[in-house]
Amino acid sequence: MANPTTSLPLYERVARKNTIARAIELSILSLLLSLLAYRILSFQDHGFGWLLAFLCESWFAFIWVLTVSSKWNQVVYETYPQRVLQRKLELPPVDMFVTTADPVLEPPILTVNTVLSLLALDYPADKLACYVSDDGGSPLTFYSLVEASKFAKLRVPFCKKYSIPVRAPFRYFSGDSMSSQDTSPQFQQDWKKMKDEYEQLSQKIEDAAKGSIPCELIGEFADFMNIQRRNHASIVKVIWENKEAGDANGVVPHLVYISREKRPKHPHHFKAGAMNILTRVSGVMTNAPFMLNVDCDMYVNNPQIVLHALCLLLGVKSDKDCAFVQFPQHFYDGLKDDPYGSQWAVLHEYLGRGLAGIQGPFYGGTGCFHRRKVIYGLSPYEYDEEISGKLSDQNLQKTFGSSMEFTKSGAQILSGSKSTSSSPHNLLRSVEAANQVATCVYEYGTAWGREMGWIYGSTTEDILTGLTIHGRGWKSTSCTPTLPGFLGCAPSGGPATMTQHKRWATGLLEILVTRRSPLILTLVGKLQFRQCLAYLWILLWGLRSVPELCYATLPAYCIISGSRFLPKCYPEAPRNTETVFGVTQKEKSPTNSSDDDNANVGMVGRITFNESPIFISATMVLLVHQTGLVWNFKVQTGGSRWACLEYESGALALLFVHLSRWSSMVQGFGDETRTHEINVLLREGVSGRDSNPTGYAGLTTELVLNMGE
Ligand SMILES: O=c1ccn([C@@H]2O[C@H](COP(=O)(O)OP(=O)(O)O[C@H]3O[C@H](CO)[C@@H](O)[C@H](O)[C@H]3O)[C@@H](O)[C@H]2O)c(=O)[nH]1
Ligand SMILES: [Mn+2]
Repeated sequence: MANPTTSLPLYERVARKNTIARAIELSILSLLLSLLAYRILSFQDHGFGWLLAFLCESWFAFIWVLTVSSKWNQVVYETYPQRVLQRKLELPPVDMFVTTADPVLEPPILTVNTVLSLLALDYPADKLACYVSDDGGSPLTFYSLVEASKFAKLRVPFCKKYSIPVRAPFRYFSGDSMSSQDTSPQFQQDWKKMKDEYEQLSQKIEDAAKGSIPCELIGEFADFMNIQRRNHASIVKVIWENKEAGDANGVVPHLVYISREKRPKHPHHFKAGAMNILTRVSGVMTNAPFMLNVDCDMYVNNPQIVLHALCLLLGVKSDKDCAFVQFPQHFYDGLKDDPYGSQWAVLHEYLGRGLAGIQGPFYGGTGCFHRRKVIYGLSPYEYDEEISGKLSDQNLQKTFGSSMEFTKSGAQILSGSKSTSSSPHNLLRSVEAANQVATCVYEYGTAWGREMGWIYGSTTEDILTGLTIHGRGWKSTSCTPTLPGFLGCAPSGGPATMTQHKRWATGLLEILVTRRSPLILTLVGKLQFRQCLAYLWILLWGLRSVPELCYATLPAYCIISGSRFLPKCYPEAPRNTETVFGVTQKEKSPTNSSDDDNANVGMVGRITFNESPIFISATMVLLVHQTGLVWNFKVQTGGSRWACLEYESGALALLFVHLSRWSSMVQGFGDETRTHEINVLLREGVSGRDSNPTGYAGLTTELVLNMGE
């Protein structure tokens, strides 16, 4: 009789009820459409402002259609990791990749923590191998990893023995980790030792960064002598090779360092290039059928992630339903209220689940498990004969490149056969082959970056690679365990956010105009129509700024030109209060006492910015608005609109504050290294009806700006 626990499903696909959300979304859509219809019907009475408003609103309606379609079917996957273990199947090996590019912008201690969290996963250590790609070619990064591997031999057994919940030491020791766990004297002693050891490790890395350690570029470091970051031969170092089979507590997975060859005349394709080298080097060394990749700043937060991912990768009826498993990107230490929107909370909550209900989530570049055969360009509809056609030596060399070791490992993956060489592997023996596949000429004349691996041609290689996979007809799944799988670090200032957004905006646009545009892949490939709409939603993200900027300038334009772009909803000058929205008297009027004042002042947020031209457009809109307000003020003070005056004089004061601040800022224009800060305080007060003859504005809002450097 079958064991009932082994026949339980590894995951469940749960559709979420969203009837109310759908009703609201459709009502918004119908309001947008009726606004457009109204504009068309009343065109002849209006001028340019009306036309511009119509164009912008048509765009907004189009984007809304994309949004509604993308969110329509909400799905989540529940995964049951314990059932994978109950099935007692032979667990598959997993290769884990970490990319780092710059030892200054990405301090090695971060990379070290990410690597340590990977080495200590709840998964048989002899099935794991960790590969770090260093595009900085930095001896400091290499040194840090060598030291980290020594520390890992203490850390990994400690984590497994006590089932430590947080496996990245910097997070573990920053919290109240001792008291929340075991209270036994043995644990406390081990904990203290571990903390000491971690502090020593951090200290060593810090000293090395200052150049004060004996890191003389001899022995293992000799390869780093006289190298230039953008001009050096490939360096592949097996930092730690695990020779033990099984998952005894002391076993630590392999750790390999790779700095690919870089030459000034050869394009290196940024992260996509690095990922392809990681794929090949791991191919000649351990050749696992599944690959996990993370950015250097994304540590593992849930030690069971591999089991969670396997629930989907092994649990689906057919491989084509799950080309990759994407964990959503969550971040640690985010700013309060997320002023730059870099936590993507809404995106995960709605769009992520919606995508899961179509062809699957986008590939997000980090926190993702791929099937190696999908990365090798296989399509889900290929028959065995077609695959065996691909396996001829000639074809393999044309696509995989000239390394014999690598084409052999590639053929193994394509044909789905198990590795013939019994583990443990001999990594050192593969170093030569690894160096060969890490050169910059290796890819010439092959399918890398086009049909295979991470796809070149966009700085958002993640979306492009995922799109190519979906375009072949594969589906993907998202994995959202209650304890988030990974936590990363999001930019915490305006300038860094802008750099990131600029890269995304251009990268996404690049995809739209290539031959891999979603429209083309829907017509000639196997991209589903609604998945195509979802891709358009994200690829058009940067372009949205144009209509949004236009729309934001419209009110000021209309004031200055004496026209209007919104239907009138109140009489020209209020003659009686009947048709006016009467604001209800608030409970309590502010008094002059300072206590009460404080009660009404709330910190709205802190915004940081610098003199980069990227901030000009928004600043311009602000200034145009204020000019418009002053204009209006001038025109209207002739009349008797006292209620408006109250508001406008506030705005005028604001304008002066701004002008003086901006002008002092502009003096240092071009100096992008200075970061300024605005503290926006919102002070709300209530103006009594007596002083407000029109009943026009019951609420005065005042912005207090504080700027400093
Ligand atoms: O030439 C390069 C450039 C970058 N990287 C690595 O790529 C990763 C992402 O770079 P980062 O500067 O942190 O970019 P983010 O905007 O934070 O990354 C998001 O956006 C990228 C696409 O633009 C995706 O690749 C990432 O996975 C996704 O987290 C980091 O590990 C880098 O070390 C390289 O390895 N080589
Ligand atoms: Mn990042």
